[in-house]
Amino acid sequence: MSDTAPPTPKTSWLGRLKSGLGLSSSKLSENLAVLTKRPLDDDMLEEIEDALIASDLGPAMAARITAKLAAEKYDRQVTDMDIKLLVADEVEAVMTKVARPLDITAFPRPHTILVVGVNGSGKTTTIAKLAHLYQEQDYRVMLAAGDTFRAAAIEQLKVWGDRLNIDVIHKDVGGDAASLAYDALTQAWELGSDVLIIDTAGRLQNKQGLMDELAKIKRVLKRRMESAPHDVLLVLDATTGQNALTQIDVFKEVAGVTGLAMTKLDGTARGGVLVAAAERSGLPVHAIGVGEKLGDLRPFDPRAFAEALAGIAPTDAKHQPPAS
Ligand SMILES: Nc1nc2c(ncn2[C@@H]2O[C@H](COP(=O)(O)OP(=O)(O)OP(=O)(O)O)[C@@H](O)[C@H]2O)c(=O)[nH]1
Repeated sequence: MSDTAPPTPKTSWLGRLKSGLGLSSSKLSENLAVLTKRPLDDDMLEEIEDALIASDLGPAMAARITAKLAAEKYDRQVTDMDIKLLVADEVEAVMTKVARPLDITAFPRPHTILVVGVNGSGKTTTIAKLAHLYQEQDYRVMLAAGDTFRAAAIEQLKVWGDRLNIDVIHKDVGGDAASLAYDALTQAWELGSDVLIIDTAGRLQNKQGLMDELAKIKRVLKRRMESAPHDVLLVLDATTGQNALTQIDVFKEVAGVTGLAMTKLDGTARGGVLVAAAERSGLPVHAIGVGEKLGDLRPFDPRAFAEALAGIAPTDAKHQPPAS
């Protein structure tokens, strides 16, 4: 991520989403293109189901789409577009249930968001993008560099804080993450911040250590403010494909995740994994990342995502995401 240029106008959001998910939609197109052009029969249904599974959409969704196709088109000619339209509708139906922007409007404030995820998943970048989004909405934002294990993680957040002109509460490497979180919440409260976003370490190698640390952070935050943390946001990297599903299971257990953000949907053909992740976990999807720039994170819009993933043209301008 490299700039702090003003956000790209909202009119181009659909275009960026489409080009971001281009790799995923071309993979689906390729998988479907090999299907024989003949009336729909059992063999072809099986091939279609395999093609959908190969697109990371998950077995449950693949089975549902094929069942619908069988009900509507058995013995009749089907085109790639018939299947893509069904994929888009089915993806939209699943994702509508889970699409929910983070609601930071409630009191008491500061609304405290604990951000968790494995190293490299895009946590720091997502924190900067969220901070920028809230700044645009005139919220006062504070950040806390809670990955106290790695100097680079602290530095990276400080760099973002400087660029965005946002206070970043930090300690030296090796400092206690829970006491940092407590200090940050105290300062955010005293300074009248609306939102506090806390970064955390993502060392999955030491699951017990990670669990203890995250539990302690949550405990001390509660001591300062009973309702905090208000959200525990898990950041997932779409390029890890099905591994993202395992990460959800682990972080649900160690951190009590309340919602998901998925990054790097622009750099992978595995965008379908967000659908499998949402369907399997039932967790709300708060945002997706389709690039490294500050404006490349938006509240999740199910129809726009479904169309971009299926590789069909947006049907209607009203499918722009809410400006919220
Ligand atoms: N293409 C693309 N790159 C992204 C996106 N989100 C983050 N990145 C990049 O992914 C890399 C890792 O992101 P970070 O934000 O540093 O990830 P992190 O989880 O904080 O990683 P650590 O600092 O190692 O803990 C960086 O080079 C980011 O610019 C995205 O949506 N799309």
